[in-house]
This record gives sequence, C-alpha cells and structure tokens, in this order.
Amino acid sequence: MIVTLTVNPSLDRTVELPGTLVRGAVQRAAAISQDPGGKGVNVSRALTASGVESIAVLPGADNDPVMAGLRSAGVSYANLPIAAALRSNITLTEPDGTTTKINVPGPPLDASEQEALISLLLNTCAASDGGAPASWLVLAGSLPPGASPDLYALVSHAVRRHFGSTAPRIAIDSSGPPLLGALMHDATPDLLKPNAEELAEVTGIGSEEELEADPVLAVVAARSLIARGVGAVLATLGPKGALLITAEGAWQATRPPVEARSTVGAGDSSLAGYLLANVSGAPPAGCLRQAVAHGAAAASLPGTTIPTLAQTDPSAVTVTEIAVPADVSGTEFTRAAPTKEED
Ligand SMILES: O=P(O)(O)OC[C@@]1(O)O[C@H](CO)[C@@H](O)[C@@H]1O
Repeated sequence: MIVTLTVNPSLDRTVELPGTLVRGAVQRAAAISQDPGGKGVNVSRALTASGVESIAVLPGADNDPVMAGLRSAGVSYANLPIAAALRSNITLTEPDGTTTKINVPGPPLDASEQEALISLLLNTCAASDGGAPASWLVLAGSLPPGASPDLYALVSHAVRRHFGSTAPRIAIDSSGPPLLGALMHDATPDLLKPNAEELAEVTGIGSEEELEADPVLAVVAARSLIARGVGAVLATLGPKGALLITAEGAWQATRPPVEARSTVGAGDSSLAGYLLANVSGAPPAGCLRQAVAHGAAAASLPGTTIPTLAQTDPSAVTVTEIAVPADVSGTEFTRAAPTKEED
C-alpha cells in the first residue's frame, strides 16, 4: 500500500486548442476535460490504474468535484473536510504538444487543519495493508496559503516518530519554498524527485540547462543531496529521460521521442512508475526504466490522463550506468547554495 499526501489538490481543467495559442485573442476550444489533480493525487491515480493499492490523503469537502472525480476513477482517498472549495488549475494544450499551465494558490489551510491532516495521514498509513503501515508515503506538490513551508519536514518527522522502524519510506516531489523547507529541516526523504531546475535550485550546482546537458554534473549535484541524508534522487529530465542516483551508483535512462499531447502529470507518472517497480522488487535500474516508461506514456496522453502499466513500453527505454570520474566535483558550477527559504 502506498499513501500519498496532496496538501494543495486541484481540479485540473484542460482546454485543447485546435491551433496555436494567441495571446489577447478569442479562441474556440477543440475539447475540454477535467480530472482530479495535484501531484500526490496523480501518483495515487497512476498506482491505482496499474493495480497497486494506494490511498490519496487530501483536504477538501466530500462533495468537492475533486472527490467526485476520485470516486469515479475508483481511487481510494481519505479527505479532511474544509469549508472552502479546492482550486481549479487550467491547462491549455496546442496540437504540437505545447502545454501552458496556470496554477492558482488554493484555499488556505490553517494550523489546526494542518494538524488534523497530519493525524488523518498517520491513521491512513497505519490502517493500510490490514494493519501493517504503508510501504511508501509520497509528499507531493505545492503548499496552500497558510501552510508552514517546512510542512513536509514536520510530516516526515511525525511519521518516523509514530511508526519507528516500521515507518513507510518517504518520497518528496515539490519545488520552491516547500522543497527547500523540507531539505533545510532535515526531512531526509528516502527518495527525492526533482526536475533539473529543482535539482539546480536546491543544490546550488549548475543551471537547469547545464544539468540536463551533463549527466555527470547532475550526478554530482544529486550526490550532494545524498551526502545530506537523502536516500536516492530520481531526477526527471523531460524528453531527455531521467537519472537515478543512490549511494551505491548512478544510472541514466533515455527513450525515443514520443508525440507529446500534454506533459501535465508526466513527472507524477514517472514517480508512480518508479514506486510500482520498487514495490514489485525491481532493482534500481529497473525502477528507473519503469519511471521513464510511465513519464513518456503520460506525455503522449491528453490532459492529466494517467497511463496504466499496460500503456507503457519499458522495453523502449535504454538504461546505462554512469561512471563519474574521480576528479569531478562540480565546484566550478557551484553557486551560493540556498541558506534560507525564499519566496
Ligand atoms: O501547484 P502545484 O501543487 O505545484 O502543482 C499542481 C499541478 O500542476 O501538479 C499536477 C501535475 O504535476 C497537476 O495535476 C496540478 O494541477
């Protein structure tokens, strides 16, 4: 059983344009769709779609459209009722796969609601699997207004204190202040899933472009996180595939190009692919392979459509081990590493 926490879920509304987006013009949509969204929600949807048990924990009223969407997709969830409606995020897709996304802040979550959400999460992790705690807990996405930027660290500490040696492994996928807050308050996730921009931001090593172009530099950046207690780094690089870096080794996965229809949810699908391979006992390179296969399949589907395992093609993914020369330290690419949370 894999539990996900989405503190700032959304109803994802996707507008498919028949042509190129023109700023300032009135344009007619070719199609419109909506899906329950938010990063943890998407991971739960992807796992459920592939037959892996998952429960999404999230705030939101019983009658919120996000809950209705989860019910109709057959995804198990535990919700903390709140008075305000959840946010709607808008995606505009163009025929060539260009995706424009507008994410809004979401309803605020006050201190007592945050506490209640953590209790609900602990109960959900404990109740899963007929009494055994969940095997993984995924903390993913942005935080709503009012949430403490170190919320993911608070949750990680609470879960490990509560479950001790049987605590679920923790995966974190976030960006900006919540990601910096988690790392600076020693969340030490077992798995961190940054993209190149986030990896550059949290390590102060290289830029998004430099890390995407140079896997050895990306490994150096990821190793600086492993030295700070992160278990493994799954760095997603969009069409360029992904890297997996652990204390034991580093692997690169590449794939042939796919015709992208909407990249929304591709990173979440990659994380789900990694986790479902991991819980089925795959070695690190196999988990990376499935992560990239899932991400590619998600990008080829419209809106926030989540692929099933059967829609993925891991055999199209090439995985190679990366050897990092002993004299590469990344020092020449190092900027001032972040020392405080910034807005
Ligand atoms: O605003 P956040 O929480 O960073 O991201 C939210 C979001 O963009 O992430 C998912 C795709 O990864 C979407 O379902 C959702 O709209």
